[in-house]
Amino acid sequence: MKEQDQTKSTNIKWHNLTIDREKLEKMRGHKGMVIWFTGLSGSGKSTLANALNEVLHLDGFSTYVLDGDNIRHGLCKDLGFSDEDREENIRRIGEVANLFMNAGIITITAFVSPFISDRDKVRKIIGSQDFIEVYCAADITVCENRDTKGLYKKARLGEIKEFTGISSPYEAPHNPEIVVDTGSLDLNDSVEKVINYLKKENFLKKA
Ligand SMILES: Nc1ncnc2c1ncn2[C@@H]1O[C@H](COP(=O)(O)OS(=O)(=O)O)[C@@H](OP(=O)(O)O)[C@H]1O
Ligand SMILES: Nc1ncnc2c1ncn2[C@@H]1O[C@H](COP(=O)(O)OP(=O)(O)O)[C@@H](O)[C@H]1O
Repeated sequence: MKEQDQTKSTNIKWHNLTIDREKLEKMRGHKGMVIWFTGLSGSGKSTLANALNEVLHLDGFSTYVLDGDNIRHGLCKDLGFSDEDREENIRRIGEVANLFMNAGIITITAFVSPFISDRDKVRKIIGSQDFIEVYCAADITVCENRDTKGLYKKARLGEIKEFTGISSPYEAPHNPEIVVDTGSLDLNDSVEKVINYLKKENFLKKA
């Protein structure tokens, strides 16, 4: 299936655009990048992504959030939660995030993205220098106690199959750029931790 897909692109030629990433970043006054949140369902990815987005937006940065539940309503509505479908989901998001970054946008993503190999593939697409992996490190007990959408309860009852952390694996990152202990830190401190990293590493330098 994969090989066939690759063969389909053989007669396609890349077009270089005159309004390129460099020009778009100059217009926006800052670098494009991808801030990739990963973690269990309920670990705080969406909440933190949204709060970070607000702070950066109010500070004049061009930002956009790609969020798991939303993307699965459209671009990835044909995909389920088997390992293969999750791999394809993350591959598509990685490509979309790359396009947003090339438009000079600070692209914030919030996907469970449970597999190290899939996240590493996205890191390759984006380029390690522009890819900031943020591990929302709330453990399963905290997430299950929160159960914000009632999904853990359903998963325990066997009503949802292949649920991350219960009946499908989650592989925590070995060496993420940022670990946020979203199980014990409050939201403001979590946002601050991410912002401090971005500032320290010069990602938020305005041109
Ligand atoms: N089986 C199973 N496992 C995990 N999550 C499930 C499942 N079924 C539905 N949901 C809901 O879908 C959201 C996860 O979608 P993602 O696209 O982020 O998943 S993945 O990255 O492809 O693994 C996830 O969103 P978050 O709770 O925000 O993480 C859930 O609300
Ligand atoms: N430090 C924190 N960062 C993010 N969310 C937090 C934090 N502390 C508590 N929460 C709460 O945890 C829940 C996380 O839900 P959500 O953001 O939907 O997680 P996810 O997107 O990973 O499924 C929210 O109810 C949020 O208010």
